[in-house]
Amino acid sequence: MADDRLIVALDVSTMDEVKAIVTSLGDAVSFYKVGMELFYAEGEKTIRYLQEQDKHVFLDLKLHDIPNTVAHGVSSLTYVGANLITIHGQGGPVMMKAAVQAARESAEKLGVERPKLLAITVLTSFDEEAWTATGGQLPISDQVIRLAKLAKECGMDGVVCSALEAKMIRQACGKDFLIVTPGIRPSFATTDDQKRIATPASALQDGASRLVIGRPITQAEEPREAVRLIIEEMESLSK
Ligand SMILES: O=c1ccn([C@@H]2O[C@H](COP(=O)(O)O)[C@@H](O)[C@H]2O)c(=O)[nH]1
Repeated sequence: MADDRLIVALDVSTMDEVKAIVTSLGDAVSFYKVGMELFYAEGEKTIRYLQEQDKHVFLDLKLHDIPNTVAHGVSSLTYVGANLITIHGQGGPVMMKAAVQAARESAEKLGVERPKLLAITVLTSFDEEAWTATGGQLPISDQVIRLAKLAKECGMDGVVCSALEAKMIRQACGKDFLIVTPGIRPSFATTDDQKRIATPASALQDGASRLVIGRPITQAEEPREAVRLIIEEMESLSK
């Protein structure tokens, strides 16, 4: 029933809300994203709860600091047991390599599976105008591909980017590189702060490995029906 290429973003702040969403989506969803709103409010117990429900966990805290601090942060998060963790690619090669080494060493020490590390490239809420306003010198797509190649060289498992950049990253970084794409907007969704958006079908067609979708599901009148429509669109491609 579930398609584990779909990750539902739990952008809520209480365990009660988490339980209501996870219960209502039931076996239709097997992968959830915990971000800063939920993790800062409820901490580790969110991950434990999802694991008890046999769900995979994408812990999207977007670490961005000096290499030593990020490496220690990654070690602590390895203990928490998420399947995917994000750090900012803008943190640079020394920071990304330190994160990869920290994840490997802590997982070995704990005897657990190493979490996969994803580099955030350029947030999907950026368009060219906002990007230039922050001092971005290259067009967004050039910056994204540059960070994706750098992330790969540093031993990162993949990137988070817009689906609009998925095709060129798949070509440049190969079939095993994880491409996780938020900013997915099915045809029934309304517009919001996401700028570089794509539909579920086009994201997969262009090579995305997993799609992160929050509000179009969690704020839908009927979240389970929204998931059904999204999975139908995703799976129509393989038929
Ligand atoms: O570039 C990025 C990186 C992360 N996100 C996260 O994905 C979800 C998207 O939720 P929607 O409600 O579907 O917009 C959200 O948790 C973001 O923190 C992103 O959107 N873009």
